[in-house]
Order: sequence, then structure tokens, then C-alpha cells
Amino acid sequence: MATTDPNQRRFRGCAGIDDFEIVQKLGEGTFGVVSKARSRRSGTIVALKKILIHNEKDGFPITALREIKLLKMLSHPNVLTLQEMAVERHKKDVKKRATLYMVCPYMDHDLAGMTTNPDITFTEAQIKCYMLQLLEGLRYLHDSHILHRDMKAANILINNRGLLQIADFGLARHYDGPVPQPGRGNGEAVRDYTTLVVTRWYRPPELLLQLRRYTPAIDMWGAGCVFAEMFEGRPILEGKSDLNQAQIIFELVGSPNEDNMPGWSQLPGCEGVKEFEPQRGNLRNRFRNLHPEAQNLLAELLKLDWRKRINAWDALKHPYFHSQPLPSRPEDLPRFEESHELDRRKHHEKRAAMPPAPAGGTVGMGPDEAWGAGGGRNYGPPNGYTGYDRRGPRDQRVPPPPPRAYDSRAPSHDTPPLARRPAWQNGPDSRRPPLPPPPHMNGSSHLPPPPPNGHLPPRPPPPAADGRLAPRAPPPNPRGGPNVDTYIPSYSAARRDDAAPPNGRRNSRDHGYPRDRPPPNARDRDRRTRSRSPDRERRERLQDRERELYRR
Ligand SMILES: Nc1ncnc2c1ncn2[C@@H]1O[C@H](COP(=O)(O)OP(=O)(O)OP(=O)(O)O)[C@@H](O)[C@H]1O
Repeated sequence: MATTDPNQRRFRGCAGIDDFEIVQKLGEGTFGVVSKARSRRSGTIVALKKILIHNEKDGFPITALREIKLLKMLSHPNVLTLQEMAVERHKKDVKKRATLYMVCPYMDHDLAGMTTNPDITFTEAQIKCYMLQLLEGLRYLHDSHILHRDMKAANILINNRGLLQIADFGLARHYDGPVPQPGRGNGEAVRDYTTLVVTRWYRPPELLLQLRRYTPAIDMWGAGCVFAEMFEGRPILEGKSDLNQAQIIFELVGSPNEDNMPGWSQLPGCEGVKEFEPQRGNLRNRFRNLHPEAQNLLAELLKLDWRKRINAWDALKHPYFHSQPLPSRPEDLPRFEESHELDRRKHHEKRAAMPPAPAGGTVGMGPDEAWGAGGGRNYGPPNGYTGYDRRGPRDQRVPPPPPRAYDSRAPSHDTPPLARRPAWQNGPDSRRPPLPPPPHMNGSSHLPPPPPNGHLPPRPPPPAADGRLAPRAPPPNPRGGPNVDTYIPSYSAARRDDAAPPNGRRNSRDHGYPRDRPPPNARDRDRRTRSRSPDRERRERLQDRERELYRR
């Protein structure tokens, strides 16, 4: 595989699963189960991502192929490394397909686990340190013509040496447009891509409005959400449906108009949001307790106009990273008890569940497979930033004043906040909202009619007098079922072995077809084995509909 980085680790090939001893399960994503394991050869601790093949007939999941292909090519300290693949052959059942595992370095935490861990309090210097590394990773990806397309806290891994790495490239793809240039936003895309990407809470407004010609700016929006999440200790935009997601985004950053988001009214998904009550935005007020430079960076990352949204190059140079307190050096950060997505689920089951990652759409790296990691620019540890706080590890310093918890309800910003406290410690009104229904179970308030050609967005229901969306009986679709929030494809019906795609194609080259997706979690598997209820039948009809939309 071509690469321009001579230091890139070579991919060593395939080990046997017997070379590893499983220690503990870490995460259960949409596409695989991740476990902590010890290598019997070297004793090193690794993470094994088991690639779930739901439907034997479909073969190896295209999402996993995409992830492996990309990870093999990429080489950057802030991007997770794929060390090798491991294979598990089923000795007793020789006909059974072998199970494959991705072997990656073990990372002690994911950021979602950390932000929701009540024992972990971030300092602002720490947040700066993580943000710098995240932006370095994104700069590398974008410079290498890669869109990540699922930027979220759960896909950001951190180890106890303070190293941050971007993970989960199941939705990533090659970007055909020009690489963003310093001082010039994120540029213009040259072709269309699917909008069925990015987990809802981190999805940028242009995707919600169905811009298909999107740019690396979609990842920068996600970085903005993650940035603010580190202060608030919870995702900042927990939309209950796609339309509600757009609504709460506009409440935060203001309604779109031709000044702040030129061209928005021509986007196919704008019809429903035109009915929203105009919003002025409350970003500055909601984050009033942040340092003004942090507010400014956040506003740049959460800019409605995707063309002007700050790119990774400029974000790295933002004055925020040169203001006090200076970013910690990764090696000076404190060590924390391991925290992963699963621990979070165990400890906070009552809290809102994240909407599942979308199944993604068009597959592959684009026509140009010759692009190399690094795009010819020089990357390598440490990142280009030189302004770290060099006073050494915290425990060797004069103790700082006790950290003041970041409180988004404080009346005004006077001194920079020093630390964040998990949201549930701030009082009842800052707790998470009640558990939203899983989106694929039609928990959405958005019940759009089918697009006439598969490209146009669904038209949302008209607003009620109070500006909120009134529920409306969904129109029938050609297959006899109502429609759903099409941006969160469901995987369960698509996984039924008997679920033939509408065109009868069954192979894994049905681009973007979600049947290769395993259940997002065990609950889904349970659902599949239950007896058919009217609810379930209805769901399955919805899912058929989704599949058809998705295939397009
Ligand atoms: N190298 C690693 N070290 C430690 N934990 C990891 C590692 N890779 C993944 N994890 C854990 O497993 C979880 C799921 O991993 P990943 O996002 O790669 O799976 P996925 O099936 O693609 O998930 P998703 O449904 O979010 O797309 C992560 O959020 C993290 O908690």
C-alpha cells in the first residue's frame, strides 16, 4: 500500500486468536465487540475488535473492510494504529466462516467514558491538551483527503500517558475535494456524498439540511461538540429526532439566514426548518463561564456556514491555546482509572443512550487509491504546537488553588474556569434528559414522506402554534409502511437472514446497504428473537423502507 511516511509501521499480517488471552470486554459498537486482551507472544495489552458478520451470505462487512484499509494506510500519533489482524478458525465447524479481529494498541479510556465518569474532573489545561491532539489528528486526516464522518466523544481514545487518538474509521472515506487551506475555511467539495453519516448528536446543520456536497467541515462541527462536552460533562446537543436536532442547534447558534449560512434555503432539507421560530442563539450565554477565547473557538467550530467554519489548521493556531492556563503536556496529565463506553453504560444505565452510529453510505476510498498518509506534509510526534505548560507534572508543582467547577449557570464570566464537574453534580436541572427512545424504533418526531427520487429530503410535519412540531400521521410509503427518521438507519431488520434487498442483490457490494451491520447492542439481538408483535411488524415495515432509501 502506498504511503509517503517512511516511519509508518508495517502491517505484520495475521495472528491466530490463540495468541491472545481476552481480559475483559470494553465496548460493544454497532459494528463489532471490542475487548481488552494480552498478547501471549509479547505480553502487551491490546484491544481486539471482533468483526461481526451478521449475515454469512453477505460475506465480510464492507464497513470493516473500509476501516481496515484506511487504518493500514494512516500513520499519525493521534490516529489509532491497526497493528495486525487476528483470525479465529472454528475447528469444530469447518464450514463456519473464520472470525476476524482487528488488533490495536489498548487505550485506557474513551472520551465519552471519561467525561461521564464522576471521579474524573478535567482542568482547562487538560482540555486544551486533548483539543490540540484532536485537532492535530483531524488536520492529518483532512490533509490526507480523509473525512472521518463519525466524530464523537466515544470515538476518541485516550491513554494514561495523555495520548489522544481518533478511532473508528467505519464511516470514513476518501475526500475528493481540495485540502482545506489555512485562513480559508474548509473549501468546496467537488462531488456529492451520502448524508447518512455522523451520529445525530454530533451531526452538523448542513448534513441535517441534506447538503450532499459536504467538506471536512463536518468533522470540525463534531470537534466543536466534543470540545464543549468536555466542559459540560455531557453531549451538548442531544436531539431526539433529526428535526429536533436541527431545532436545538438553531437555538444554540441562531437560525440560518442568507448571511450566516448562504445557500441554506436551497438545500433539500430546509423546508421543515423554515417553519421554526426564529432564534437568535444562546451560545455565548450558555457558555458564558468559559474563557472568552474558548467561547470564540467554540463559536468558530460551531459556525453554521460550513464554508467559513474554522479548519483544523487555523483551529490549532487559535489564541485559546496560547492563553493561560497553557495546555498541559500529555505526559504531565494525571492517570485515571480506565473508563470505556461499557463502564459508562453499566454505571449510568439510566442516562440517555447515544443514538446509534449511522450505517454510512457510499463505500470506499474514491477513485484515487494512490493517496498516501500524510499527503506529503511532514507530521510526527510531537505535534507542531510548542506552547505547552512546561512546569512539569502537576504533583511536582506548588498546588494550584482548588479547581473551580465550571458552571454553565453562573451569571457571568469573571475568571477563567479551572475545572469541569460532571453535569449531575450541578443540580437537578443539569441532569440528562430522560432516556430517548432508540431512534430506529421510530422514537423520532420526524416522520417524513418518502423522497420522490431518493435524493430529496423528507418534508417534515408543519409546526404547531407554539413552533414545535406537531405529530402527524405518516403518509404511506410504496411498501405499505410509514416512514421514519431516515438518518438513523436501523440495523436489526436488515440483519434478518431472510431480508432480501428490494432489488434482490445480496452481495456485500450493495454499497451502503446496511445488512452487513451487526446489532448495535445485545438488546437488538433480543428483539430479533422475540415473537412478532404488531409493533415489531410495523417496525420491520419502517426498516424495509429505510433500507430502500438507504440503498439509493
Ligand atoms: N484500541 C482501543 N482501546 C480501548 N478501547 C477501545 C479501543 N477501540 C475501541 N475501544 C472501545 O470500544 C468502543 C467501540 O469501539 P468502535 O467505535 O471502534 O466500535 P464500533 O462498533 O465501530 O462503534 P460505533 O457503534 O460507535 O460505531 C469505543 O468507544 C471504546 O470504548
